[in-house]
Amino acid sequence: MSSISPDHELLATTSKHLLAVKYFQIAAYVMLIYDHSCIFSGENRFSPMLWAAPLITDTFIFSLIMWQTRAYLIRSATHSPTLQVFVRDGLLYFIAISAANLLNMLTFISATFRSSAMEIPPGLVYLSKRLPSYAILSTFVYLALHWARNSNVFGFGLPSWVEIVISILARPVFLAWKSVYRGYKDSWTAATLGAEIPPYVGQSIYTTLREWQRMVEKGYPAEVLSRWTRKHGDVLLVPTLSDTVLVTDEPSHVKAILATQFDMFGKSNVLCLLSARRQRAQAISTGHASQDAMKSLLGTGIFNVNGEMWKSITRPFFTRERISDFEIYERNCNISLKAAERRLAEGHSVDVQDLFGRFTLDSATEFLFGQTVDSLSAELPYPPTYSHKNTAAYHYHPSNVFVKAFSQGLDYTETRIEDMWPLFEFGKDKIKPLRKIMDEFTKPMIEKALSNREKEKGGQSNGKEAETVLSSLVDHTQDEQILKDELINLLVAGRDTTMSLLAFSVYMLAQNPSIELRLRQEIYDVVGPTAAPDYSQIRAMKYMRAFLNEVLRLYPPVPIDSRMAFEDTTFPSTDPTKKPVFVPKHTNCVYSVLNIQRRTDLWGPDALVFDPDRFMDERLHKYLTPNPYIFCPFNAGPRICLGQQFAYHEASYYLTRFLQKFTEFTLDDSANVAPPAEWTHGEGRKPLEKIHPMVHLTMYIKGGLWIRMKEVSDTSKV
Ligand code: HEM
Repeated sequence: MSSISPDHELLATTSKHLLAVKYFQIAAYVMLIYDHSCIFSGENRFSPMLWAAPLITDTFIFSLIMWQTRAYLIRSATHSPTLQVFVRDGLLYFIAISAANLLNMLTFISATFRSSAMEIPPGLVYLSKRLPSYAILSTFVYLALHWARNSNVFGFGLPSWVEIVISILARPVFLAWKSVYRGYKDSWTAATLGAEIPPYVGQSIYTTLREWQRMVEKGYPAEVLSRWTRKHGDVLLVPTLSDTVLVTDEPSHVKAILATQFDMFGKSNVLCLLSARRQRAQAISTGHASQDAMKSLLGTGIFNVNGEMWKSITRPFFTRERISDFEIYERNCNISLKAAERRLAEGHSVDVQDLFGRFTLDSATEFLFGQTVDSLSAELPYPPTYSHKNTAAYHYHPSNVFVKAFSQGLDYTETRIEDMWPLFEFGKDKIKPLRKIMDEFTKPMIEKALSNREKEKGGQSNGKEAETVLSSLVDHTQDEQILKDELINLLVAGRDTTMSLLAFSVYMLAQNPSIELRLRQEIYDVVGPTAAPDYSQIRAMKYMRAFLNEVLRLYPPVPIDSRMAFEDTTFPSTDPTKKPVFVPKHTNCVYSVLNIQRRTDLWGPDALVFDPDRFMDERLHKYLTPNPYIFCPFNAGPRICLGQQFAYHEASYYLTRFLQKFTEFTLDDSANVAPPAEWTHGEGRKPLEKIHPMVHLTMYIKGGLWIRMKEVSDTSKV
């Protein structure tokens, strides 16, 4: 009979203790799940993975401990293992249990934050989502290696430290294998579809990220994309930290994305080009933008998600009758032109980009929400050298505070690298406070709309046609968060885009006085020198439309866009001797209308020259008519810009009134931000620029567009 060794006794006791600890822990889990299920109920959209993952992980570890303890007990009875081995392995268990409990703790802290309406630190959410997938795999691998050692499967045992290193590396190795496997799978699928995989950009991910970052900070809009396509052809693949992005400069691909294969593509994040995780595609496609880098700013508004719901609510407000009501423009035009007049009388130049932003903001809020935010009542800014003259009334006007917060939010969004941004903003999402400021701005509008609904309909939809987009929205939902998100998105759509169009229009006028004269001549001929234009007159001004199109061609307000492929698909090849281009499922496809609209092979050798006549003479029939997708400033297909006609009317109306009032536009070089010196030797339109065009969600002029101009004194002459 073999006597029980001290080791054996110790192991048996420890095993009992471990079991007791585990029962206690299981009980704690039951409470935790109950607790969380309360928190998750109601409005809460918390991921169940957050609590399920540590539970699963711990179950693994629990099994490991049980199994391992049993193995020790058996071995101790036969081979009497040393206490040293037990202590060493016990230490490993301790580490594993600590990791599991860390997850547990993260979960608990997250839930506590959630239940107390405090902001959950984004880094915590990120870790609680990512760590389980690391921990589960590592635990599994460790368990398998340990079992192999104890069962002597390979005839030799790996040292413990090797087992640990292999377990830690399990996830990165798995990801690398997955990427290789995906490459093979894509090649195979491409072959079965009779297609070929586009070339790769052929540079390190670090270089790609650095190039993109440099462009965002001080480069020319979309230049990185054109550099890549010039080097590798119209379509190429660009690996990023988390996935591979497809970049195309080919109109037939844009046509496929936006129209012919519309159902196969969905919204993706245009700004965060380099955060195109495949997994996120599903989340975005179902309308939940998840922990998307753009979500902090735009939420789940119409720009950020898929789904027809918001479109069906918004579309009825863009009928011909509604967008032909020019009363709103006339009122806001008068106020803005007077403000410019006063500032010019003081002897200063005017930042017309800012002025147009106020005009478009007030017009859009009146049109869309039935309430003006009166941003034109705030003072205009003084040029940078006279900024001390800007009063508190200027700095603290709610509309200025809103615009400043929004611009800063867009700047921050651009600096977010991949979907790892929560790690760099661990404790605090730096966009959230800005979004709060923006929400303060939209809050009174929402409250008013909700109270009107209560008053008029007693909280019920009375079947009467809603008068504004906002009243229609509150008929559909009273969820304040959704309403806030939609309002912010619509303000971006309504303000920034048309502001950009007007600002670049005046930038072009300042450099092309003959075009200014021709435009004014048309205005005088069709509308007269002082009258306000009506709908038919605006439609009759053909040169005005050609002028706006030419501005939209060279300076499209939305210069880069993207869509995510929901299925494996193909793009047609531009070379008939070549196979179609393979687009793997969940690939983010990025295209730049700015680059396409400046291509000399598509628009002729003078493509870089500003010349509105190209939309009126034989060049129109030669280039655009047979290939309409070479000009897509408003996108195309079922998700074409809803405000396209609204924007044409608004810009035509404003320019008519502006040119009736002012002339002799010159750039105030002392106030404008000059383009970088190296642009004089650059490519494309870089050497022609007198200002610095930049892009966040939309294109804008860095530092504003400071213009000197004179009032038209003799209206009998053009
Ligand atoms: C020059 C002015 C404008 C330009 C260049 C422009 C451009 C665009 C583009 C490119 C998109 C597609 C974005 C995407 O899906 O990725 C879009 C969408 C949209 N735009 Fe515009 N836009 C302009 C003015 C306006 C105005 C003034 C309004 C409203 C008053 C407006 C309302 C919308 C809406 C609601 C959508 C979303 C449509 C949808 O996703 O189904 N836009 N716009």
